[in-house]
Amino acid sequence: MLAKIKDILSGNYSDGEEIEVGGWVVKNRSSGKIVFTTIRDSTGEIQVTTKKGNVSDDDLMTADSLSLECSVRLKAKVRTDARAPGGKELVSTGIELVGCAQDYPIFGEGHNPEVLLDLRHLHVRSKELVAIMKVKDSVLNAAREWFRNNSFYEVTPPIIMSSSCEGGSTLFEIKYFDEKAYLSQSAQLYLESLIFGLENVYAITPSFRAEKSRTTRHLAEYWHIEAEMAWMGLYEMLNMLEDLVSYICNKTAEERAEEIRSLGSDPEYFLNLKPPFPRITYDDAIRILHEDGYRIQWGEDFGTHEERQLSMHYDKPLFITEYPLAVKAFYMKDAGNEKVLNVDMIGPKGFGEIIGGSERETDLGLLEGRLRKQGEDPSKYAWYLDLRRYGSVPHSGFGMGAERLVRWICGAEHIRDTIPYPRTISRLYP
Ligand SMILES: NC(=O)C[C@H]([NH3+])C(=O)NS(=O)(=O)OC[C@H]1O[C@@H](n2cnc3c(N)ncnc32)[C@H](O)[C@@H]1O
Ligand SMILES: [Mg+2]
Repeated sequence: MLAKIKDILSGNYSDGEEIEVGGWVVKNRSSGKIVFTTIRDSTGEIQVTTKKGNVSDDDLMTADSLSLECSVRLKAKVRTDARAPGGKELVSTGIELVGCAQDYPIFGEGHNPEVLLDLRHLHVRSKELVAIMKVKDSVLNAAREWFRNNSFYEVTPPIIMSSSCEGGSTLFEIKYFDEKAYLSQSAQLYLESLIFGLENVYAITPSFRAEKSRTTRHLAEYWHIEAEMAWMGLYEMLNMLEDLVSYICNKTAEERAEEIRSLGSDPEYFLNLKPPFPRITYDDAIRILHEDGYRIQWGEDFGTHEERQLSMHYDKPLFITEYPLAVKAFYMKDAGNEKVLNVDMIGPKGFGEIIGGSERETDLGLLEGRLRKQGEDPSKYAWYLDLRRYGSVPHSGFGMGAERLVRWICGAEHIRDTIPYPRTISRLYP
């Protein structure tokens, strides 16, 4: 059984104890009779010293020949040494080159981002992307934990759709046998159908948006944490969202403080994030933007700049509610005064929209009218409209972009670094 580097650094092995470790070479420096190698595994890095006399001449030659990203398996004795990174080093007693890595193409700093994206299949093993993926692992686990602790059922809605949920402009069309179909923009409409049996449901699925915009927060394929709750109104959902987001942030910061700090973000902030979050209406937001010198007209949706400006007024995620009906999706409940009962949750410091949600329109006539007004054919939504015909109940739901949340927690510049293989308008390979 291979010892993990984190366990060695944590003192789980006593000095002089011989262990076996597998890992990859981070750096190698040789002076002929002694070789200093830093290796990593998925849990950390440690220095290995290979000395003439401690190992066979062949093994000393092997150690001397190691280069970046060679995979090795070694026997070694643990040694406490305050000068070694992490306070421990391994004194090698035998070393095997498992996989060479001749001329590994990613070395040093300052690589062109597009080159790193072309080499994404190798770059995913980098310290930065590994740290972000560990944070994402904790985010997804914490989300599932919260849902399970709060009596939600995880469900598996379809990804192949016969109609849009978020408008036709961002649909990916696919050939489905002899028919036209689309990749899911959101599982919402199917989650709504599932609340009549399970009441509270959630799904974590890939959503697809044919976004033509090149921004730091849009992907063409992203992971979508969505939930739907029977009997719940919008403002009760805000209370629930505060609890969910705080839980995810607290648990992730607890588990991944080291990774979050290594990325330049502040784990303490996320460890201490607690409700309540600030809440303003769309009308309040327009007023704030006008006071800040923005000339946005009532009725316009908020873009990146407006969201950034609004978020600068708060140090917690900001709920903005009751947007104009005309700029929002057909399924959002009419609030009167040309507004809908929706919410966007905006991350602080310009991280933008992280959650979109609403109470759902349950009036059949209104819903059909909204579909028509948005150029949709209600007959393609006949199944969805049946949900309003048979035992309808007030209900609300939301969608949270997992990558948007991870980008905020990690302080990542570009959303593409929060997913192993980003898909955007200009990136399909590898
Ligand atoms: N169940 C629901 O009520 C969800 C609803 N049907 C929906 O899809 N809303 S949303 O379009 O605002 O998208 C929801 C979230 O999905 C994220 N999102 C939305 N679009 C993207 C893109 N292109 N890339 C990355 N993340 C994206 C972002 O965090 C949004 O707040
Ligand atoms: Mg949205």
